[in-house]
Amino acid sequence: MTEYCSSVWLNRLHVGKANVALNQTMRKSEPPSGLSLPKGNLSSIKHNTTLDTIVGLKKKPSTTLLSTRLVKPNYLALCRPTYVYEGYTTLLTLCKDKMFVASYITYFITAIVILFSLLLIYLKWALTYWKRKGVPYLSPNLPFGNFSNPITNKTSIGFYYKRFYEELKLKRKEFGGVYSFTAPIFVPIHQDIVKLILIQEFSNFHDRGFYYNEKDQPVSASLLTVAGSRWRKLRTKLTPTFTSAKIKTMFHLMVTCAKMLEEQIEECCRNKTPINVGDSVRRMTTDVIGSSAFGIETDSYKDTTLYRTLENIAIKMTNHFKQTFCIALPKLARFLKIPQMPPEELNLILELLKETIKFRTEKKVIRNDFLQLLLDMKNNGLIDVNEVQAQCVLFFLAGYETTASTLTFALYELAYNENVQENLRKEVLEVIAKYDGIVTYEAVQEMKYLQMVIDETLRMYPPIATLKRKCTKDFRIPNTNVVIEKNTAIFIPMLGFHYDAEYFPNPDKFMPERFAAENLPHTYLPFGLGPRSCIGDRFGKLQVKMGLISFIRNYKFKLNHQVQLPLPYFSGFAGRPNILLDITKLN
Ligand code: HEM
Repeated sequence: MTEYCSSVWLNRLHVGKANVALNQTMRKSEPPSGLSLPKGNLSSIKHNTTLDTIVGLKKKPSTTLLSTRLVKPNYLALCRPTYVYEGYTTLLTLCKDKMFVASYITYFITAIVILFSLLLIYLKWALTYWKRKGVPYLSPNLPFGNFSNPITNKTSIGFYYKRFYEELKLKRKEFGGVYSFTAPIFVPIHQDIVKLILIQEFSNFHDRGFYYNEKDQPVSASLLTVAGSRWRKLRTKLTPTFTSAKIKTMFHLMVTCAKMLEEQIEECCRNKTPINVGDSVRRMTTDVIGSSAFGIETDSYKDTTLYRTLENIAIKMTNHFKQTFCIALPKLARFLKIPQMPPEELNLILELLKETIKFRTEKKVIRNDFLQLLLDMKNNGLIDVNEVQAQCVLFFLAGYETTASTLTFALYELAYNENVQENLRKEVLEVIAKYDGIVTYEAVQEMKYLQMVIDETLRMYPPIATLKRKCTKDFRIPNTNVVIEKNTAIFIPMLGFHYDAEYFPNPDKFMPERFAAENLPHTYLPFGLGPRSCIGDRFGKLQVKMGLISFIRNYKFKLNHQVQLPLPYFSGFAGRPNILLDITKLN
């Protein structure tokens, strides 16, 4: 009994009203042997007297919290009358609750400390992956690995990999390892290893490891994102829609869109206002996509509905943190139902497509565009209506920002390098003159310098500045003991290669002449390489050419004084510098 009652907690219990009841009880009942009651009138016991004092128990010095719980039955034995029981029960319950909470807080804090320490040990161990594999690596930091905080640091991914490339190349490495958080990423530095991954050993690296969420957003499972045999089948089905012959049949759509751009340039010229290049060319790109992939004729310089929708999707998809999170933890992202594209805007596009498809089917309308090629495939049982929609959305996803960005940076370089602008204009006017002043498909193919200007723009400003692959089968790098393990992410540092003076002397200078040779080097990767390279490269380049011709054939342009130099360049969706051009009409 003494032992049970001697808890520190119990000792601090204040009797309060209950001491009166105890007073009566004690008189009626004999204390159990070994207990001595305090002498004198028990009613004289003051309020706030501790329980120990009342019952005259001795405190035992070493007590535990747990012992307090056992107090209740013993006291019950002592204080049989119910009113005493109730009084003490309240006190004891109070005591128990406090103790319960306190003990839990202690357990909780201890558990957190232990878990945190274990997590830290695990994370540090995870960051030794490349060391354990014998792969040269760049030292990472917790928690972001070799990257900075994606919320506060907006450095584009292409620039990170350019830096990794330069650091590893300086150490004379052919490949190296970095980390995104704790996920290891393999970075090839030597062009032979790039070729191995993208071409020769493609079967081990056919996946990109892009995030998509098919369950909640079926159209996100597209040619860009799916892998394996599913990708192979889709690619085989879609390849015929991107041949030169098919693109030629869509050329007239581009001519119409280029005319609308020219009207916009003319208006700026008339009003003597600078033209906002990024905005203008994105409107043109919207019209091309609307016309060829969604099957509708739009003029985004007058009606901005489609333009705003596509812009909203593009901007929302640039969320740096979301991208990093979804790529690093795709399973969790899917579990959290994070969509690949903003659902509201996507639904607008899907509704638009449904209406167009319904209209064409019901009215038996046939139009020379990409949508028609897909509808023909659907009518031949090759794809279903959902796949038709998915490919139209893909056209926008892969072709909108890439084309607009290329056109924007090409115009910037032409404005900055007046001699290049002059050379290009000379070629364009000469070739058009040969074709009776008409910009035909054949005329555009003849413009070699135009092609070189685009090649050089894509070297310096590739819209997609890293190529991504995921290893799908363990692969040993020839002549080494290094095995790239299944599921390892691979990032090919395109920008690193494009700015390497070994491959492109004087890399910071815009020199279209460097692409005069017919064959492009393997270190030039703006459209990727191998079976998974860009399927829409011809279409994209043709569109950029048409945009440039619209500017160059009738107008001279230079950078407006408001343009801040050096130009901030971020690759990918973030590559949106504010470029204003002053336009003058040619005589
Ligand atoms: C100048 C414009 C363009 C550039 C620079 C560009 C660049 C790229 C790059 C770098 C890739 C990844 C290649 C790889 O991983 O090896 C890619 C893939 C792709 N691009 Fe383009 N692209 C452009 C325009 C277009 C257009 C207009 C379309 C129209 C549909 C398009 C459709 C695609 C598709 C579907 C893929 C995925 C191919 C696959 O995984 O099989 N691209 N593009």
